[in-house]
Amino acid sequence: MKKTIYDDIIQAKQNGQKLLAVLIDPDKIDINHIPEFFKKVHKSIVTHVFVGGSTDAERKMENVVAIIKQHTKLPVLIFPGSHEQITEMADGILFLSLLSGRNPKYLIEQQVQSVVKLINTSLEIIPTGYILIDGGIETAVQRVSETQPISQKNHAEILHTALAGQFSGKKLVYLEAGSGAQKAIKPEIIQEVSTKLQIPLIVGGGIRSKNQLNVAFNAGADLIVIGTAFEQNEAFLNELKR
Ligand SMILES: CC(C)=CCC/C(C)=C/CC/C(C)=C/CC/C(C)=C/COP(=O)(O)OP(=O)(O)O
Ligand SMILES: O=P(O)(O)OC[C@@H](O)CO
Ligand SMILES: [Mg+2]
Repeated sequence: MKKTIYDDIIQAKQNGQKLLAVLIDPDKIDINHIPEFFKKVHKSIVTHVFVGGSTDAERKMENVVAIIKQHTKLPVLIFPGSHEQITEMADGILFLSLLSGRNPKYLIEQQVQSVVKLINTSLEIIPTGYILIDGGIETAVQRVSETQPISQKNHAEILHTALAGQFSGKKLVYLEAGSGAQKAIKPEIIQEVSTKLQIPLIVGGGIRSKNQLNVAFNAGADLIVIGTAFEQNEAFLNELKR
């Protein structure tokens, strides 16, 4: 049977190999710049491409994914802010459920609405428990989903939410401080969750330096997501050379 993107994530975890995703926001990327950008990506330690936004105001998602696919062999996963962002041009989708919130729209309604599209695609669907944690500023996810993040002080709530995700059958847990967060997720939280969780742990939000990246990896993150830092300073990719 063909190896899946998820199989590779599991294997990397078993081998202690750390993974890094670049997040491309369709609202912000300049399509003409994609070829140059990916030349830099390919010289770096980036292993995955996530595409998605809390909004896709100009409905650029499908076009952006199609162009990215022409310029990279890295796995491209949709990181959807809504079911409207689903396109079969990608390789797979993080099938998110916003477990930190209590808004049924983001717990199950968006997922139901996405089925018409998903049923006719060969996208690899990866059930993902998505947990929004306070990153110091009000984030787009908070606004769009009309939910509150969990405080970084509330370790038990974070851990229990992550484990409830695993027990419900999620294949990944994503601890999210929010795009452009002032405070990234504390290493103590990453450590506590990663030691008790059996499935791979994704961490993102507010990671802007090589040092922060290493701190999060050493604390137990299996895959880290960086968006804003690359948007604001592409030279950061050069610091992350393979
Ligand atoms: C279709 C399926 C299965 C799920 C989509 C619906 C769900 C549950 C979404 C989770 C909540 C949400 C709104 C997530 C957004 C995730 C995302 C792409 C964040 C990146 O945010 P940016 O667009 O970079 O934020 P800025 O606008 O601040 O740049
Ligand atoms: O943009 P940044 O702060 O890197 O966050 C990445 C991702 O976790 C946001 O959904
Ligand atoms: Mg963004």
